This record gives sequence, C-alpha cells and structure tokens, in this order.
Amino acid sequence: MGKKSAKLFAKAQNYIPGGVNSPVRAFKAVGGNPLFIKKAKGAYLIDEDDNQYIDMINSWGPMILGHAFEPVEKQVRKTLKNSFSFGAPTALEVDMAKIITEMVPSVEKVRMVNSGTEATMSAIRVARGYTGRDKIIKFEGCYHGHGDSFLISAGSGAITMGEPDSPGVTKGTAKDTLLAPYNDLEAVRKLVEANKGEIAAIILEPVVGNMGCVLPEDGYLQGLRDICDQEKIVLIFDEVMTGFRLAPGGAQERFGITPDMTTLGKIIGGGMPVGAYGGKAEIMEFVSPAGPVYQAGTLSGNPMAMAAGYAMLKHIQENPNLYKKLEETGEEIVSGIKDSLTELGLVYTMNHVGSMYSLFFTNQKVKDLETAKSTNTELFGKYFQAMLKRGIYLAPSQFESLFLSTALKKKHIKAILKANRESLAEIQ
Ligand SMILES: Cc1ncc(COP(=O)(O)O)c(C=O)c1O
Ligand SMILES: N[C@H](C=O)CCC(=O)O
Repeated sequence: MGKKSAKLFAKAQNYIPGGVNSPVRAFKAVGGNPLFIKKAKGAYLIDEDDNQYIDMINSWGPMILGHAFEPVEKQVRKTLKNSFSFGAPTALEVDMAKIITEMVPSVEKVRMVNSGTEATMSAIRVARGYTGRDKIIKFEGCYHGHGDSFLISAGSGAITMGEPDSPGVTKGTAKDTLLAPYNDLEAVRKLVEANKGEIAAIILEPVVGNMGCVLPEDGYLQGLRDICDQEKIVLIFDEVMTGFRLAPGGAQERFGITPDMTTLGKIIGGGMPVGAYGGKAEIMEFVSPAGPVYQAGTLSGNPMAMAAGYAMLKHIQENPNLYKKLEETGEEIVSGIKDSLTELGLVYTMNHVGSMYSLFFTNQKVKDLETAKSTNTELFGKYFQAMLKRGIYLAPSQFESLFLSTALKKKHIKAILKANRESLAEIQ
C-alpha cells in the first residue's frame, strides 16, 4: 500500500469505526490496509498514491458501464443546476418509475428509496401488511442489507467479519426470520409445513453474490415460485445485485421466473445512493399513502440520484446488445482463468453467470453457504494480494462476487488473465 493510503487509514481510524464506512472495505479478510481511492475512469481506479488498478468490483456492482460514464455524468451535471433536493415530486422520478416498470417483468408499481437496505426492509413490511402474517424465510448466506430481520446467517461482510448473527438484533425480531440452506427446496417445504399460514414472504437473491457467486440449481426458482403460489406467500427476489446486470430485466428475466415483489439498488442509482422496491400493483397499493403500510424518506427520489439512475437505465434500455458484450467478457475471463487452473494442475471451483463470477479455493461444488465455507480463505487472501500487486482490484473477501463492466477491453482482459496466471502460480 502506498504512503498516502496508509496515512489516511491511520487518520480515519481516529474518527470512523474501523476506519471505514462499510466493514468489508477494511481488507480485514485479506490482510493489509485498504486503498483510498481518489478517482476512477472507465475500467480504472486510481488511489491517493496515484497507483492505477483495473477494477473488478465496480463499486460493488453499480458501475456496469464503467466509471464516470459520460451520458450519466452529463445528465447529473445538467440536473444539479436546478439544485439538489426539493422534498417534493419531480418529473424525473416519474420517468424513473416508468422505465423500471418497463424493464423489470414483475414490477407494475415501484417506490424509490435510498439504499438496497431500505428496499428490502420496506418490501418485507409490505409483504407482512399484505398477507397479515409475521414470518419470513431467508436463506443462509444471503445478504439483504443490514435491516435487523436480515442479520441472521447473513452473507457478505457479515460472514467475512465472522458475525453472521449480529448482536443488537432482538430475539423477538430474530424469531420471525426462518432459515433454510440455499438450493434446498425440501428444507423450504418443511419450514412452510411447520409454519402453515404464518409465512408472509420468502426472500432470496435469485443468483447469490453475497457468499461469493452462487447460482440457483435447475428448477430451484420455479420450485420456490410453486410453493409461494400454493401457500399464498409473497415471493421476493432481491435483485439489488442482479437487477439490470444479468439481463435488462435482471435475474427474473434471465431465468424466466416472475416474483411477486422485487428489490433493486446499485445499478438503478448509476453510482448514487438509491434503492427501490416494487411488484404487483395489488401488493404495492398497500404502501402509504395509497394504503396503510407506512414507508417514507426525506431524500427518496432525490433528483441527483434519479438523474444518474435514469441516464443509466435509458442507456441500457436503448443498447440491449451491451449484455452480449458483457457475456463475452465474462466468458473470456472465466475460461482464461480455468485454462490457467488446468495448466497449473489446480482443482478449484469457478462459479459464473454473465458478468458475475467467483473463484473459490475448494474442490467442492459451491451451491450453498456450507460449501462456500469450504473455501480456503487464507489462500484467497494471498490471491487477492498477488492480484493487487499486479494492478488488479478484486473484492477484498472470498464471500463476494466480482462484477465486470463494459469498460473492459481486450487489453484489460489480457492483463487480468496474465495477472491471474502469475498470481495462482505464485501462491501455491
Ligand atoms: C442482494 C443485496 N441486497 C441488499 C443489499 C443492501 O444494499 P445497500 O448496501 O445499498 O444497503 C445488498 C448490498 O449491500 C445486496 O447485495
Ligand atoms: N456485498 C455488499 C453489497 O453488495 C458489499 C458492499 C458493502 O457492504 O459495503
């Protein structure tokens, strides 16, 4: 790490818990100290010491078109001339809601919030209000933000820091969150049977990014859809990561399964702090002031955030072939890494879909939290550092997915694959 980043991290620890504003940024799981980033453009991050890195996380997903994408920047500049926030309805937020309903199959009506956390917290409240039931089912290792109901066997930074069940969540709250292993339909059937008529919602990441990248097995999403239909349970896809990433209409479009409700974030903000939840009009009509379930926000629908997000979605809607490029980039990187593994005689597990992937340092098939945890996290730390030394910025935890962007060109892919081969060889 460069001198300026080191100095800033030391200073930050005096004022910010752990020196960071979100735990996984602290590099605790991979050793070393975090880089402090001063700017980013296209495929690159530039730190305070002027080192340049090819970015494989893209702000944890939002920057799917690369950093400082011009049409988005232009729209934000234009909008900020009219001031930053009004706390009143705007034309922009109507455009935003319209484009989301056009693009995401399950969403007939949508409410904008400020983060993915707010979106999931609000979605389960609405599902509870709509069904008159209290319990929800979530899956071990899935992460839905830091709402109390979800910090139970939570993925992402919570597993990374070894705190999947956060202190501070009351027993009263925790008892209404039922847990099942991901990709295990039988476990869900048993929970539903044992809690008949009491489950308001099943919430999941339709492709998990928060225990590393884990894909739904064939028939799994359809199986959950069927259970929800039979038992009148609200099926919620948390597409904060996968929305507009795995297809213009997210994982639900890619896998052809329509949930009752969807939560969104990341890409819909174009890099600004935004979330949204939406779904069938019949359910969304329960949201205040149309209905009785209360949810509000001083900065919800903020013009800056709407400008960035709308410019991003409009570009995606008008250029659907960008997904072909993302698929090709993902395929080329993943198959190149697999070739290196074969050449080096290494048997590790690669999970991949579109522009999301994770390399797990285990020879087990990774399909749920238990198998994800079979990975060698120490080896992952060495791999992370070896890649960083070669100018490639990965997610600083094994329990995160990587997110590719359209800014990656041939030269970047070549550099990524070269660094991968050298790093894998170095750390054995
Ligand atoms: C699937 C998923 N849901 C919800 C969230 C929470 O979003 P935010 O960090 O914007 O609160 C995240 C990421 O943090 C996520 O990956
Ligand atoms: N996995 C998290 C969200 O996607 C990582 C971002 C964070 O918690 O800081």
